[in-house]
Amino acid sequence: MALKKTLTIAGSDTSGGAGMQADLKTFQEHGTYGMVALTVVVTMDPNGWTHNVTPLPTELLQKQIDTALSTGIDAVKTGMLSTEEIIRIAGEAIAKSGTTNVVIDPVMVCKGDDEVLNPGNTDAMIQHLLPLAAVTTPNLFEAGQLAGTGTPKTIEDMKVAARKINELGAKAVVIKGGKALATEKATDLFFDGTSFYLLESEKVASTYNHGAGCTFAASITANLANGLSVKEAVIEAKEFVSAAIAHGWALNDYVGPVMHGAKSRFGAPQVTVTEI
Ligand SMILES: Nc1ncnc2c1ncn2[C@@H]1O[C@H](COP(=O)(O)OP(=O)(O)O)[C@@H](O)[C@H]1O
Ligand SMILES: Cc1ncc(COP(=O)(O)O)c(C=O)c1O
Ligand SMILES: [Mg+2]
Repeated sequence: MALKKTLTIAGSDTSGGAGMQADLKTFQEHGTYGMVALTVVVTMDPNGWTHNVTPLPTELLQKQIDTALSTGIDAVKTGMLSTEEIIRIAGEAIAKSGTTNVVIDPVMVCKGDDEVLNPGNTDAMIQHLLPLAAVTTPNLFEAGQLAGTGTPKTIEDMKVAARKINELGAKAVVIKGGKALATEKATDLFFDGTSFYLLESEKVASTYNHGAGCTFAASITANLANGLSVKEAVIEAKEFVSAAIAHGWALNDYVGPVMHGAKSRFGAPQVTVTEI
């Protein structure tokens, strides 16, 4: 039986909760066949868990992309890209892939680490990636950087940022309010270019949400490959990640990854969708 083929162009989170590890686990849970073009390797200092990002040679990235694209892919996602050159190469790969099922997760920081990877990356993402996106999934900080508005603090701010990001070329935008937004629920704003929707689930009081953003974007990617509409793909992804966060766990003293397989094992929390 042939499976839908999903490719992630992303970094390796050696601790296994985020990055391409999250993407592959999530692709598998959605019944798609996952492939990886690896951009960087993230390692952690065992004493204190400070992140260290090591890019791979770009010729090696290009060879991986050529390998994956030669199979014909049904959807592609980007994650941590880390340099302007890698962002450009990812953009060229997506344009060449022939698929319009493109999810851009504009990763700029790792949770728990406040270093923005490289400020020039924002402009490179705007130039090379947003115009190709069927959906982009910034968190509040990333949305503020892309839109040039500063970090949104209210739903109204999020609407302004989402419209700007749509004008930059992304057909649909999900801004993840997550835990950071001062709302009772975990609230994301979805803009399809015409209408705005709030996606809400119970806010989980745990800090074990490492990899939530990657898992959310990878779910959307697999759902698009499986033929769902963008709106259906985003709603299922919200259910999938809500379950994963509800069952997050402590890997060690420093990090709590989400449980990528939670939805199929335990079911998903209720997600409400409201047009606003
Ligand atoms: N504590 C939480 N409880 C429930 N949902 C959450 C929580 N934290 C994040 N989410 C949800 O997880 C998804 C990923 O968001 P977030 O963790 O903010 O992204 P990122 O990891 O990119 O910063 C979003 O749908 C967000 O609303
Ligand atoms: C390789 C890699 N990609 C992406 C991320 C972003 O993870 P999140 O899903 O928590 O936003 C991280 C964070 O550690 C990472 O190491
Ligand atoms: Mg993220």
